[in-house]
Amino acid sequence: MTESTQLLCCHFDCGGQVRLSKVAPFVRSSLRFPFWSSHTNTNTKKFRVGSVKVQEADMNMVITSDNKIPHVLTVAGSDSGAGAGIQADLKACAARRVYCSTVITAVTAQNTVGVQGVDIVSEDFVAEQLQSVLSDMHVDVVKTGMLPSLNIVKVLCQSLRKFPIKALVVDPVMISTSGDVLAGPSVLNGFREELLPMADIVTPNIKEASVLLGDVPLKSVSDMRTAAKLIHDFGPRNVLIKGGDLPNSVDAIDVFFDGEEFYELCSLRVNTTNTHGTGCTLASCIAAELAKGSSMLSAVKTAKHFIGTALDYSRDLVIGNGAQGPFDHFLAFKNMNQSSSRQNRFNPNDLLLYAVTDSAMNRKWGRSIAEAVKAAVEGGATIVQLREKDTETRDFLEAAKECLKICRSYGVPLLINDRIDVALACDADGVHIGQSDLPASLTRTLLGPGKIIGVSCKTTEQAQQAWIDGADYIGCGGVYPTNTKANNRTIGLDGLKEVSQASKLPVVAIGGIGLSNARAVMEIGVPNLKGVAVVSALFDRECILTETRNLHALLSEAAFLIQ
Ligand SMILES: Nc1ncnc2c1ncn2[C@@H]1O[C@H](COP(=O)(O)OP(=O)(O)OP(=O)(O)O)[C@@H](O)[C@H]1O
Ligand SMILES: Cc1ncc(CO)c(N)n1
Ligand SMILES: [Mg+2]
Repeated sequence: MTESTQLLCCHFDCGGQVRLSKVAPFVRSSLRFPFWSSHTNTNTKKFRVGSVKVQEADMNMVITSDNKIPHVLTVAGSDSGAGAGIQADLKACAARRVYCSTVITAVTAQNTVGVQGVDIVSEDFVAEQLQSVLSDMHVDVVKTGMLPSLNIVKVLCQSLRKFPIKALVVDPVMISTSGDVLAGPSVLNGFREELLPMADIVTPNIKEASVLLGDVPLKSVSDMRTAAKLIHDFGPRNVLIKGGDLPNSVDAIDVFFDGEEFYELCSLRVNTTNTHGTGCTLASCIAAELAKGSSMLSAVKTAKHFIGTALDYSRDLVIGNGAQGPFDHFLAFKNMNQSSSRQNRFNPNDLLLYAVTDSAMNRKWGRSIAEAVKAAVEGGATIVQLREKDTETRDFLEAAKECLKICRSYGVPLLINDRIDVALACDADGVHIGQSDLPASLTRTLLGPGKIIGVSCKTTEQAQQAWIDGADYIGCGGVYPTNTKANNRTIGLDGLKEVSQASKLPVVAIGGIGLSNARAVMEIGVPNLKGVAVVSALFDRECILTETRNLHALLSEAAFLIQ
């Protein structure tokens, strides 16, 4: 047994906090046969690490029978941009469902461009923070990040000797991916002589591994293997050399060495610049998994999985203007994009042939609302609005539900005119409101970000307000005189053009439009005019299907020609 393994076992023997029946499996096995020496041959094992599906089980905190949860203490620097450092550690632990306490060693002024300043916390105050946490709380695993002075390394090692923990994860932060120095050469001896021999795993990136070994260049996976072995000689039980910054590598390959065997952990390199904080997150994630009871290799694999998934989810996230952005630890961004982001929920091209129902016309022709809507979507209507001014609320709701089924089966959005309550009750795709209905801003608050809101506008001021209020499109008219709406001022093609040009939102033209004049409307030549809304031209006709088909053909051609 090496001196350092004795030290680890001594932690369990003397600390008095670890009861064998309750400790995590890896701790129990490590007491009997240390988990870092269970392999015998020297072959390299290769693993391809795909992206993980987030399992239900991952989402639950592991709470022991004595009401404790796995606890990681991070000893690291603050990153004001919150992509790396303490902030990344907190997010990673929260995402992995373990508790995380924090000892802050430095405060950095940092963003996606780089590190603009560093203020180092005195070693006495680092010691005080360590004392506060470790004397009171049950910490399972300590993870270290930025340790900017030799004296800080020393007070940390003293605390680790005094307070027993299950495992120590050392991320020897020295140089950020942006190339900024976070800990100078003065800490190197402290790392090599005191901290690394106590570590269960050390996780240098390529540059840090090189510095630890006296500036030997690392250019390939084979160099990483050699480096892992040499760093292992400093005394840590396991070494993980991270290959995120390995040049010319299509895969993201990390080399893991447990003192006996090499493992190449390989994952697809995610094509993103949002990689700020991957190193801190990886180390925290390893610490979190160890705190839950994983074996070392399994903790490392899980952590790498997690990074790959988080990077993939955050590929398109935009935070800051610099070269290297942060990513989202809670894997929310992609989901958001898929379900409720503005672009995906509303496609302005859906405004092309906008069918608006009318109860009086349906009565006249002896049709139900659902029959009329079915014919319109079959004929090619690209969005439908139910405008039922004189239908009882209950009947309207039932009809809306029926129409929604029909529209969903054709992939056509269904909006409700005026009645936000009905839209909410039937879970329609959105509403269309006028200037005397509830304000669009309040409508947005009521409906949330996932629904479509259209607003009728006659003036440039109204169009501007609709945009400010969070609407998705404006309906502009009446373009031509119409008898569908009493006392409706006609704004003509000129009015339509003026409002459309001033609008930051897509526009659908409305009012007296049909087969005879739809082309003229589309030809006003304003790019955000996306289509026409029609009532009588479809619903006050004998065959809705035929009328819709004809109008759709005409509009498709017009839209194609003006593209
Ligand atoms: N583009 C990427 N796609 C997939 N995995 C990546 C990518 N970039 C980094 N990784 C993985 O992220 C982890 C951290 O690696 P990296 O070498 O970037 O650490 P680091 O330089 O210490 O990070 P940082 O300084 O940005 O916090 C490794 O497991 C690495 O393989
Ligand atoms: C505070 C801090 N710790 C670690 C890193 C490494 O990414 C960083 N950029 N900033
Ligand atoms: Mg990096």
